[in-house]
Amino acid sequence: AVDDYEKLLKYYDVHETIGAGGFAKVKLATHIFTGEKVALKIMNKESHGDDLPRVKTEIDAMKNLSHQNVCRLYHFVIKTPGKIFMILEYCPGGELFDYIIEKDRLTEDETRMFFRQIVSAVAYIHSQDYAHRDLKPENRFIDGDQNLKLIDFGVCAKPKGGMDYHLMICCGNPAYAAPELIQGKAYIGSVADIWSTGVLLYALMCGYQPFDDDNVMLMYKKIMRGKYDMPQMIQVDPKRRITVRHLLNHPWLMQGYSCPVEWQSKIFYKWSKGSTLHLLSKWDYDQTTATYLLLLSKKSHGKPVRLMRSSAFGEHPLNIE
Ligand SMILES: Cn1cc(Br)cc1C(=O)Nc1[nH]nc2c1CN(C(=O)N[C@H](CN1CCCC1)c1ccccc1)C21CC1
Repeated sequence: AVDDYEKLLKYYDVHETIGAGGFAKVKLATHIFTGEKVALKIMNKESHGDDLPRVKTEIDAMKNLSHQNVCRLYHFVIKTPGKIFMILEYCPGGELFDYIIEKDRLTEDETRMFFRQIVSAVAYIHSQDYAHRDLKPENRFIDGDQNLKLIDFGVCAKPKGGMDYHLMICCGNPAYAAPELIQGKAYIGSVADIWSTGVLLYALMCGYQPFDDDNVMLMYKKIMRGKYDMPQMIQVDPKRRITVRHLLNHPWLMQGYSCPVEWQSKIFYKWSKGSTLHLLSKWDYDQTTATYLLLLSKKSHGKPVRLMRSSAFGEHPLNIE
């Protein structure tokens, strides 16, 4: 494990821990060649044990997803016996949850600005045949330009039979889980994602969750009761629940905006999206991929596209054509 960590340190300067979860932690790091800040997610394989498929799910999903509101994977190393390292996009704005708590509640306009980005990310991952299945405020981070980034694809599903395929595994946070999911019924991942997104909107607007109770069974009763004036998103009957397509141009989301929610990826718009995205999933997400994607990110933020040749006397930008 040490030698791979050593190898990683050749490319990244690792700084303080910015997040600690069950079997993983996230550290702030700097990509030496580009000088860009990144998030280093370190997962312990031993304690992960049966959860290894979850890591594989997360890495496979993130290799195929490239969108302005989805956290970017730059590089991953699985080879080490004990640890798995993922280099991900750094979001300096922190968790959306913390942002809401600190502001107590958001204005309707601010909620709409964030919610359009949330719907954009959900519409995009569904268009790629992925269902996230654990949508909640803790999984949204704010980047340097007030853009929301969706993270944690560890329990997402890309059903072989396509998006209409019924799933069975019950996962995610109960407070955001759709009725059909907590009833243990066969459910459609994307439809359940819409429910969670509706609960998220409620939390954004009201500053608290619609179905909260320390006693989970009471919370389930509230979820099943379905007595609230919320429109079509937290609709108990999955067949009558609004689809993400109809959300894109919903009147409330259009208020103050002239256009429906743009959900296509803007990351590689200049090239033919198909070939690039196809290419992306073929890359081996090593140091070369990380350097390329981080230079692309620098360019898209209008920063000079330079490699830092770090030498004994500090960093000297290498101008590359
Ligand atoms: C906390 N914080 C404060 C500021 Br300012 C920036 C951050 C921050 O963590 N930014 C950040 N940038 N990129 C990332 C993060 C956090 N982050 C994460 O992946 N964070 C998740 C947060 N999960 C949500 C529910 C349970 C844990 C995480 C997963 C495992 C262990 C620790 C943290 C990534 C890598 C994608």
